[in-house]
Amino acid sequence: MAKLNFESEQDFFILFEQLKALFPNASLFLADTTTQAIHYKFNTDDISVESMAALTQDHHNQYLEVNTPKMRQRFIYQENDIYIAEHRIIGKLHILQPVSIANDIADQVELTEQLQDLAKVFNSCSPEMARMFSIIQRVAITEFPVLVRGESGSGKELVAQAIHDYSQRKNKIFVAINCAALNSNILESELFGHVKGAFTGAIRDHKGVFERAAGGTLFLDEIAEIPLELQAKLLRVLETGEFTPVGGEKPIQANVRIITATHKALREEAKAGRFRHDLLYRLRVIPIFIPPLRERKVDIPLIVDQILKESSTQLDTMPRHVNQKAMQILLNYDWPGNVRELKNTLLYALTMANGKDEIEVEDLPNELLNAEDYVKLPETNTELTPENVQVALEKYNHNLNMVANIFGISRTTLWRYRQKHKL
Ligand SMILES: Nc1ncnc2c1ncn2[C@@H]1O[C@H](COP(=O)(O)OP(=O)(O)OP(=O)(O)O)[C@@H](O)[C@H]1O
Repeated sequence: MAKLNFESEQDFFILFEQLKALFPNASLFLADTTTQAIHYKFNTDDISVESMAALTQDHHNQYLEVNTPKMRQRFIYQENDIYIAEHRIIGKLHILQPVSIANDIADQVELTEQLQDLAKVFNSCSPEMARMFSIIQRVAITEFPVLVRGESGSGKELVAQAIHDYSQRKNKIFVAINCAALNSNILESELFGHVKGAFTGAIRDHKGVFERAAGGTLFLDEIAEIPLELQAKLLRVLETGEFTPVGGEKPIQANVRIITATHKALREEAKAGRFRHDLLYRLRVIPIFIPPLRERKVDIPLIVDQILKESSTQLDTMPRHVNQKAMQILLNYDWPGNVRELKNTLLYALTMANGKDEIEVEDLPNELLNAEDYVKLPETNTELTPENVQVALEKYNHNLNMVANIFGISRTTLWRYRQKHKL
């Protein structure tokens, strides 16, 4: 988990408030590593000091069971190293998300090793993703066609690879092809292969992905982009279990597990006549939806940590951490390009911050700093009343900079005001 450095206790408080808004059902607390004192806490009434102490031992970003006379509860557990320079506090911020809060998830999610592994692969602690992992786990062992839907860069290929890795075909090949990247003729050859002389330039036999992936998994990305005439051919393969290379005569037995993906709503595409209904029903036996990154912002620190770890092995001089202010911007941003955009942003920031200890705000690309969400401040000088402050806190997701601006006061004044009125 990312180590977070704060200049002042108040800066830590800002992040703590944001986390409270992001994890309203979770228990959060900051435990001092030296004294074991608990500095900040939220929703911790049911957790005893003993179980808190137990938690500080060796659990890292995984599921955790707390069994005490007072409570019996499963959590998705996450910890962050914290350093607050002002009072030299070194501690760990613990986040425990009760799994049974979302009853449907608790029913579905069996806390098996596999699910924990998936949470690691996807650097995730969010309940939205836990639901998806449970589907991946159950569907992997079947041979059903899976249709993965998610915005661009949200990890569709990663999901397809995970399904393959947990399937009985895991020791065989995984072949991915992007249907949007190729024109119709080339795509047909790439899918089904061609024989020598099938068309001008076909100087030798060429094996398509259906043949190359034999025994394994075939991932067809951007399936909505496949032209209608090829959709008919693909449907035939699914119906007959056979395909014929372009220009060939002898059909070949297909032995692949098919996973498809798209960022489009295929039903809408089918309604608009751009995608065959019969093919849709064949491919969409099990639909899997990947939540966009902006709907699971709690995963951002974990993904950041993973990307920084991967990159630090490339160059020793690269920072290993993101400072608190920069992390706040990463948490505020909406990530239209999802994890891919986050990855590119960090690679940019790592380059800009090369030689420094940590990534700072100035190392982030302009799009993030100029993002409307962050700089667009609402009208100032609203009357300062506890009710108005409460409304503003909720409206602006506990972004204290934003709320302080609305009332034309400093963050420190806002902090004192909230303490005084218990907001
Ligand atoms: N949860 C995650 N943790 C770490 N890296 C991730 C995660 N999800 C995706 N990535 C990385 O983000 C990048 C984009 O992921 P991927 O190619 O799977 O997305 P996609 O949805 O298939 O994209 P496209 O819509 O362009 O096909 C890859 O480099 C992938 O490794």
